[in-house]
Amino acid sequence: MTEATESGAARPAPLAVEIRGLDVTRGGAPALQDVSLSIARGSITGLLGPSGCGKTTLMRCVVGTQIVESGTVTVLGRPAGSTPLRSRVGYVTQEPSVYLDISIRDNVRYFASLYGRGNDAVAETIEAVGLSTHAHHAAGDLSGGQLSRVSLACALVGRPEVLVLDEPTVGLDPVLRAELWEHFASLAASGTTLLVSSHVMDEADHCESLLLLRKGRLLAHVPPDELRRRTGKSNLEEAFLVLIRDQQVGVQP
Ligand SMILES: Nc1ncnc2c1ncn2[C@@H]1O[C@H](COP(=O)(O)OP(=O)(O)OP(=O)(O)O)[C@@H](O)[C@H]1O
Repeated sequence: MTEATESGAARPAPLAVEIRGLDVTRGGAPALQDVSLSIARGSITGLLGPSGCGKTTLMRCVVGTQIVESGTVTVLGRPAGSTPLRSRVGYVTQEPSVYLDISIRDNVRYFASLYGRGNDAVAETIEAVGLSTHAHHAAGDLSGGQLSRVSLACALVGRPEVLVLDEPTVGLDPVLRAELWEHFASLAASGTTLLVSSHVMDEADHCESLLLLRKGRLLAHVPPDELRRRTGKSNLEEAFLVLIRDQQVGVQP
């Protein structure tokens, strides 16, 4: 969707994601309840909360693969999951989805071809996920952490405008994690919007803002420093616990 400027020219909507009054039921129980939030373009937003709190469900709503009970989910000005968004929104699930019988390079090449990207993009992306020296290895011979990175590369190579990542750094060593976060920061600086879930708080400082979920409800949408200020805790894990205790109501940053 576009909005008209004073001169009448169209310009892109400034929000990457806008969610209003979202309710989702899974397995007969509420998985998300009355969630409303907005995410600016070119930002990194962390999605945090205990196991089962609804992080993956919220990401599925943004990607458009989740049946929604009520509410609206708008991505880049269009209803989540609509056809024009397919090449503009990338999603990396917790389960790596790659072809095990072909090489890393061929996996990434395949996805690059779907998005009209060339060999330069393939090589750059494999480099970005730290797998250049393994590029010719069959995906089936890789470790779990390496496989996750191939999956990530397959999503990155399409250069989506919105990138939704479900726990992308699980099982990675600290050096690789730091490198990946640097890469995410450079993607955000070039205008990509990232929504990244984690159930560990030590990665939250890489994010400009945090969505803190608990039992399907959004407890807060705040920058890390605001969370510290609000709770009086410098450690983000402790700050989240204070927030849970106080059950403060979510406020937009
Ligand atoms: N396939 C499913 N069928 C039924 N209920 C489901 C299904 N997947 C998730 N749920 C339920 O939906 C709720 C939210 O789950 P979700 O996977 O979104 O949590 P999460 O925060 O991503 O958890 P984790 O950190 O463990 O991945 C949970 O109560 C879960 O039991």
